[in-house]
Amino acid sequence: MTAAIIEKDKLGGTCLHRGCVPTKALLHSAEVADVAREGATYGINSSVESIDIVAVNAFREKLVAGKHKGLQGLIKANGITVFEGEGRLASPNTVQVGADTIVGKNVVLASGSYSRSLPGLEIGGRVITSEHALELQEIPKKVIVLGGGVIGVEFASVWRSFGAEVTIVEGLPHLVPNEEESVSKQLERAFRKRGIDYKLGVRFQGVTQDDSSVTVTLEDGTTLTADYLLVAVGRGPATAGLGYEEAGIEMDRGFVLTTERLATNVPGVYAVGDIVPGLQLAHRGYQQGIFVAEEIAGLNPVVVADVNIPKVTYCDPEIASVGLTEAKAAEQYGAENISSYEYNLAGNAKSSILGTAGTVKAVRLNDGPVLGVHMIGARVGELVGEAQLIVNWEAYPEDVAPFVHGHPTQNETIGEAMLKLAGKPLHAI
Ligand SMILES: NC(=O)c1ccc[n+]([C@@H]2O[C@H](COP(=O)([O-])OP(=O)(O)OC[C@H]3O[C@@H](n4cnc5c(N)ncnc54)[C@H](O)[C@@H]3O)[C@@H](O)[C@H]2O)c1
Repeated sequence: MTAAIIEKDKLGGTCLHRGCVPTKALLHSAEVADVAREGATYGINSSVESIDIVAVNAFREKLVAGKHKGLQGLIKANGITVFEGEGRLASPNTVQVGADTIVGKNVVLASGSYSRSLPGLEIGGRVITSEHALELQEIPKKVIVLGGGVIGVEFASVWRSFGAEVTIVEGLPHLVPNEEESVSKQLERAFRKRGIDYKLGVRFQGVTQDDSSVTVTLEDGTTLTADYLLVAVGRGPATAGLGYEEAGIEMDRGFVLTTERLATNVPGVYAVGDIVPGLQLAHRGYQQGIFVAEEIAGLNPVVVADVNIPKVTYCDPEIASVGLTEAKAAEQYGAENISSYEYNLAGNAKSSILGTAGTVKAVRLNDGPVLGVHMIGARVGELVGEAQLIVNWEAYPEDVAPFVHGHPTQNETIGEAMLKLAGKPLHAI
């Protein structure tokens, strides 16, 4: 097929330029600071003299620039035409970009998302979003993070590693409230230990700011003062003013409604990524892109449900999960029909070497497949690959239990959970 991309900013979008990639670079700088600080534990005489935020930013920018160059090269080498400018859907099969009118047999809407705020909470000055937070030329001494979701805990983690005093305000009773409850509780304990403060179950009421500080009032009457307020209360679909409604596309609060096969109600028009209700994750967007390309090519691809898409939150300690939480599994199948096992990383040699606490919890349907895996601890994001194969292949613990895991690796913890759920506990009672 012949393909064209219309892009008003830079190829790679939020993930490459303002999201996943630069924030993970920042988190890696934070990890290096922590490793230097904890050197003595491993017999290394090291300490953190200072954090050079200019150099931290330079590392991140260079990394992003390299990936951007690679991506541009791939697009070119694969014969994809790029139109620079803001596209507008002029009719179901026509996109207008400045003076260019591009006609396609199919159009795929992939306009992404933006950091949203709350009514009455204006972004500007010392009230910032994740995009501004990435670009800060200083390390705040004190910062308030509004929202204890993914972005909130990742930035809280970075700033704490860089020496800031951090307070997270989360309206729901737990940090990362969409994760397994035991994972949220462990994160709260770990953050408390790291000196990250948080206020749970309390909502934001108002904010004032001057040249040097910002003061936040919460609904319980608490006031907090800091150098910056990071607003991390979710992302909204970037669909306004792009002609979607005018072209007759069915929308709901700015999101584009699609079938399970990502088709909109307008024939030939598909939507992928953050503008489609559900998980707002880059890798979900990639998978949806592949799906739609195959669908248009008539290859009848298999739908991947959101629940089977892995999630990784790169705070310290890291969180990774795929599939149903125990509560969701009980709701869906009845509590009496499911079993779970939580293996403590304290029993794993590699976890002890890495100096991490945490758990790997697996949930199964009795006499049935593994429904979910939920992990917290250093580098558990690297374990979610195996977990997602188990869940997506609907493997039974009995199928996985005989497979051998390299030793000593943290992967063994997944093996331990499978052995236990298969009724053959190894390093467990
Ligand atoms: N590592 C990753 O995969 C990654 C990293 C960054 C962002 N993202 C994605 O980007 C999207 C946006 O991230 P996010 O962290 O902004 O959203 P989120 O939905 O993960 O978290 C927002 C949090 O703000 C809380 N909140 C909302 N209104 C509030 C109020 N008035 N007072 C107090 N708390 C309030 C919510 O309860 C929620 O916990 C998410 O879908 C996330 O998955 C993913």
